[in-house]
Amino acid sequence: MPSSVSKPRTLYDKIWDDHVVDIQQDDGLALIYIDRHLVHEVTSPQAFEGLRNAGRPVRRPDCTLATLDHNVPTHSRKNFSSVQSFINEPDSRAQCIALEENVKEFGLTYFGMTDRRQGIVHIIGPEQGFTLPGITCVCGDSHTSTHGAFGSLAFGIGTSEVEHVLATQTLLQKKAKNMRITVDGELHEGVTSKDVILYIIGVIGTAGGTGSVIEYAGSVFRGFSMEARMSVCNMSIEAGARAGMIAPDDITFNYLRSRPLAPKGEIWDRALAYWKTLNSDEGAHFDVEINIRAEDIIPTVTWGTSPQDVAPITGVVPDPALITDPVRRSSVERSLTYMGLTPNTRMEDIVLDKVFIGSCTNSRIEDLRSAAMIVLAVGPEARVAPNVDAMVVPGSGIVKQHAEVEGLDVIFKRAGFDWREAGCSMCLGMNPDQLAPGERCASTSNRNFEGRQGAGGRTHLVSPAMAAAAAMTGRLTDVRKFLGVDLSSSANLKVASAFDFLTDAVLPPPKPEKRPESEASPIPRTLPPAETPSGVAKFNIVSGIAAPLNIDNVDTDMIIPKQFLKTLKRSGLANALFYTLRKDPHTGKDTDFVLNRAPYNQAKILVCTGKNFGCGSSREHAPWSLNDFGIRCIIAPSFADIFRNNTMQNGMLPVTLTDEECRAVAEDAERGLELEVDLEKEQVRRANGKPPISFTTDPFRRHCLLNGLDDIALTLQKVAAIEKFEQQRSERWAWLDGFGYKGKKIPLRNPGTMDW
Ligand SMILES: CC(C)[C@H](C(=O)O)[C@@H](O)C(=O)O
Ligand code: SF4
Repeated sequence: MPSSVSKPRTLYDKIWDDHVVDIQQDDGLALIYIDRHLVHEVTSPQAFEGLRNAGRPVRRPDCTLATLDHNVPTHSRKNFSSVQSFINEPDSRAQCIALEENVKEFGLTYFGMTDRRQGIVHIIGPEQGFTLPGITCVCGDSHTSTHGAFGSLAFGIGTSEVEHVLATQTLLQKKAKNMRITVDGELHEGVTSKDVILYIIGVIGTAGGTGSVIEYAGSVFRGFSMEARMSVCNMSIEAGARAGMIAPDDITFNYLRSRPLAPKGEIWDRALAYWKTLNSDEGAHFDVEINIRAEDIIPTVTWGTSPQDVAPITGVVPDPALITDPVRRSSVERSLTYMGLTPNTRMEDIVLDKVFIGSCTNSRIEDLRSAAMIVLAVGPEARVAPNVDAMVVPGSGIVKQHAEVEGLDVIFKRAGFDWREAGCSMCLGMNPDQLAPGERCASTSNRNFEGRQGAGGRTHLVSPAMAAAAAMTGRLTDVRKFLGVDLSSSANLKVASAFDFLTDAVLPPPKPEKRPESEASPIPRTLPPAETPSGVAKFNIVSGIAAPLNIDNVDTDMIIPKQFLKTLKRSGLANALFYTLRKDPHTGKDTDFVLNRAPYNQAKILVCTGKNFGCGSSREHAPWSLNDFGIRCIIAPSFADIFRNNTMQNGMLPVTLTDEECRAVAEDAERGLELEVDLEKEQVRRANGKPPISFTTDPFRRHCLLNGLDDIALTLQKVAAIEKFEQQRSERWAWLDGFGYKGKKIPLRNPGTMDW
């Protein structure tokens, strides 16, 4: 528990201080308590397997909530009888069934496919009031940053850390830097939260937030609804940040009041009093400050294959010939080739094949309303352009039901949109909703990486209103053309309150403030011995061939595409590594990508001269596939935070060198010279008597890697401190104990059918 701290603190500092269970090391590595853990089918099977193998229970089932989202097909569930028969694709089916079995075995609350609360993890947490201000919230998913909109510290983790949280309800974390992005002024009409965050990423770049927690401040965010704030915080990960957050205020409290899992009665009042202290103090120190004028932002779209590749809708596709930095120029050239775009083409002249409205960024009720408004504004008889297939995928069963009561589904369907069931859908295409090679899509999702929505598919990120405008015209379109139409008298538009859908039938029965001992959540009291054998490989010296790579922002979708995430194992992924770069999409044969060529097909080290290696998704499958290929060490000028963590969890070493050093080492690699990386001495040794290059690593992590120590076993040695923290937490923050998460199912409206 924190001692009274007098110096001004940021919102992040306050939440951090309130969650430190134990300071592990002098270097600031701390064991922090995790209040809320969201679980989905893709990143959890190996974690549950790990628990099972070690005989460990889930420490806090009452603080854990699971659902299916990535793999679920989004066609009608009218004929649904079981996951087994509903999901055709065998690997997707296996992953969903694995989660169903795991939640049963470990006693977790679960929103399955017959539960209308099912949906994308980042939609359902806030919707149910599972997400609260001041909490720490994690999920094996990079867009966990979404939940920071409530003034919480929410971030994505890899599968090893999922296992760590399931087993211990804590995580080992180093405090990040404080960064504040302030947007003040008045937004122009037609500019939405999505345009604001795309614009911000355009300004700071996809590595701009690396190592930081961003607090969004200023009049623009204060004026945003919770839905709009969530869209902003959601994409903090695309800005490279560990997390994004917005201080809670009346808009937050009004959103939460009466949500099924939010505190009630006297506990609500106590929670509220605490939540009101959650803001950055006057004079608090921010390591980085960015100020943006709201008036500078106009509807924004992406043209390339990184979320930082943005342009105003009134702009043109950039011309690489005008770029002086060679790495940047080659990455723009590469993007334009992939995207099939010619420099200087007007953004509004880009013709589309598909429009996708959905994803954890933009599939909430407000997003659907804003898209439907544009459809209506185009004209009552207007239809989706003939060259376009458009689909709307609500973020949860509850969003879907809400939208249907408001008649939004009718607006969409009448105009020719496909109206679907909840899930991640074409954001990532782990289910059947995918782009065909060469297809171009305006998408309200968050990532435009190569192959993200389907191999060879081309993605332009846009707001929901811009997506609707694009669907109606068949090309990227400035939505402001359709503004100013008076829709107030439209009989089709009625606004219902979200609370109509979170009725008493959903609410758990009121609980006493302190549960009798017999009812307490099943926190295991017998824990395995701390000397449980470690499964982590030791890292000491690695020497051998190093493969050079000259790409900026190597994202984890590029390292391992989504079709390989459907595994229940951590191994067998060597062939999946850089799959789209290594295999010709037409012939299926090996390309001349560096890892296909001798001697680099034997590489033990990867040297990347581009920055921000491993950005994007939290998939631990990325280091697993590198490891399986034989690569134990990656050298780069900078790494994305989650990827760096994930490598070390697997006995691998990320080494950060300067740009110049990376280029020098890459030149050695290009000449086929071997390298030696020595963790003990913290040196990269080069052939031909060239002087070694020194690097630094976090002392604790270095110690663990050198000795092959398992984080979970180490943390379980701190069980007394964890128990003490939990006791104080129950007294001070009674609402965090998660009473009411015991899996009370919502009665279906028509229990005989599954069509919600
Ligand atoms: C599957 C999961 C690991 C991944 C993520 O972390 O983001 C996914 O949600 C994505 O959007 O790519
Ligand atoms: S980014 Fe897409 S795939 Fe990832 S959680 Fe959000 S909706 Fe799902």
